This record gives sequence, C-alpha cells and structure tokens, in this order.
Amino acid sequence: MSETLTDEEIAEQLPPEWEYVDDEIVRSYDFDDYLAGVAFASEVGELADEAFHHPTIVIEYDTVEIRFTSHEAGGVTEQDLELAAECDALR
Ligand SMILES: C[C@H](O)[C@H](O)[C@H]1CNC2=NC(N)=NC(=O)C2=N1
Repeated sequence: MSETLTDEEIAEQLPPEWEYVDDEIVRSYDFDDYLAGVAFASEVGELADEAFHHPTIVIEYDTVEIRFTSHEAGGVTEQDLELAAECDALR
C-alpha cells in the first residue's frame, strides 16, 4: 500500500493551482462551455480508471472540481500527486 505523505512533502510536490484541504488535493478548472467540462470530466475518468485510483469529480455549469485522496491509505499519496499532474496535462 502507498504511504501517505507529510504536509511538508505535499506542499513541496503539489502542482501549482492545486490546494491541499482536509487530506485531499483539490483543483477547480474553468470552462466556457458546459459540455467541454463534461468531456474533461470524462477524460479524467478514463485516467482514473486506468490507474484504478478514483477522484471525486464535481461538474457545474462553468467549472469542474477534481478532488484526489487515497482512501485506503487514509491521506494523500504520490499516486494522487501523479494523477493531479496528469489531469493538468489534459488541458
Ligand atoms: C476497494 C477500493 O475502493 C479500491 O481498491 C480502489 C479504487 N479506487 C480508489 N481510489 C482512491 N482515490 N483511493 C483508493 O484507495 C481506491 N481504492
């Protein structure tokens, strides 16, 4: 099982635009078009299912919020940070 990272390790490695809140890393992406946000959420879902590591995804009319944490480990792990970077690379 992946080990959870310390607050300092997360702060050092967290990609820009992401926040660390209550044992999750969170980013909200803005979209001009609702269906572009839906398509982005679907692409994130593909990444997540391939990694078998699933975020919370909240789709609103002009934003998509992605929240990663490692449930089994009980906090943020390297895998969460890796997938966050992969989500950013989709844009
Ligand atoms: C049973 C457990 O949900 C599965 O082993 C996988 C599925 N996807 C997962 N996703 C996340 N974010 N954390 C997990 O611990 C996790 N575990």
